[in-house]
Amino acid sequence: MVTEEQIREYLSEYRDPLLKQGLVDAKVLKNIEIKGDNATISLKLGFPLGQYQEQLKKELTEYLNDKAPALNVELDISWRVDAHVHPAKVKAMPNVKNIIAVASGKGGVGKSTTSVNLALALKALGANVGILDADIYGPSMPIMLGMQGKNPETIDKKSILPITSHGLQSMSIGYLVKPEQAMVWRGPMASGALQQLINDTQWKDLDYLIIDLPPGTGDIQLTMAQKIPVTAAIVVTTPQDIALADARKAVTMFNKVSVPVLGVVENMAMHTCSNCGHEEHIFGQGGGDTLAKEIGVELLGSLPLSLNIREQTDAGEPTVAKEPQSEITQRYLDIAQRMTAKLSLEAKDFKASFPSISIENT
Ligand SMILES: Nc1ncnc2c1ncn2[C@@H]1O[C@H](COP(=O)(O)OP(=O)(O)OP(=O)(O)O)[C@@H](O)[C@H]1O
Repeated sequence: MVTEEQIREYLSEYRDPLLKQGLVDAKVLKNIEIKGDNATISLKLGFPLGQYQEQLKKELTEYLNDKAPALNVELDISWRVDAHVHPAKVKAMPNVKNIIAVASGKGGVGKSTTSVNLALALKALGANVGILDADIYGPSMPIMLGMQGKNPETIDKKSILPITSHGLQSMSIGYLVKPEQAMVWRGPMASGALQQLINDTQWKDLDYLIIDLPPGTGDIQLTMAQKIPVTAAIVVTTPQDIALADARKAVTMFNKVSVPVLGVVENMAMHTCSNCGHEEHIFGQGGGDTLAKEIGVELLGSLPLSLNIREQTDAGEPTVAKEPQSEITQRYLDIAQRMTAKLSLEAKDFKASFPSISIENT
């Protein structure tokens, strides 16, 4: 007869590739019920599982069947995104559980492209997602989401409603001003405009709000990281030395303001020849991995330099929406899952290591 204690031990020894620790330590085990030879095990994870729900069920059932062949195992796996603590003492945003800032030390590395595709990947995994284009100087979300020229609806003369496209809620200064106006913001004005955009948008029940930050690591980015209740950040880089050096600066910037960095995404990491399929690392190989190791953050994944990514995203139908079954979409899905799994685990540690932080909910 298998005991609850034994099952608990088996679950502690099981290594899930996303949780990277035993299921008991990851605090996802909710209940074990044993009746004779039948055991019902309930697990609840803190990030969107998508198709991984079935895969985990299959793999864990096989594992437990192997450990305890006489036991009939019934697995009940569910997920729910929790609201996590943010480090700065900034008022939490109503209806937004978690804010993930996407930064790059250097311009043009594909930060906006990565942001929008990751937001769509989170949506595809089952989460409720919004994207805020904080790139006041060069707002690109209206184009990338195929919503150029759209104006947000205003309610009660103060709040604005996000614009929905491909199932994503979005807000951008590009919906409110003409592109040439957007270019002339000066420092304080830019932060002010952004702050207003953040405070006045009425998001609807978001699990994650992705914020596409302006490129760089100057005062504006630092102020934003402090003024917006950011839960965590990711840094996008390309493999060139110069971009990697700037990515390092971005990680340092978040460390300064105690925003946990979930990892680095390496964009345009390799080129696959569309004629022969040959793969070339034209900007150098392994840069993202080396950087991640060097500064102690995880490499969340790599994206190839791809004509499809460029054409589809620039045409308002980002790859994850346009080609949901493609190999590139799978890469974005994997990154989205790795970063949110990490957030669900890190945030717990984070709470534990900063007990004095006050959370304001309105
Ligand atoms: N993996 C990729 N493969 C091919 N093209 C890409 C890839 N990622 C981004 N691009 C293209 O590179 C250009 C710059 O991308 P994007 O606007 O996302 O960069 P950014 O870092 O946000 O730029 P900025 O610093 O100006 O805000 C776009 O035309 C985009 O389509």
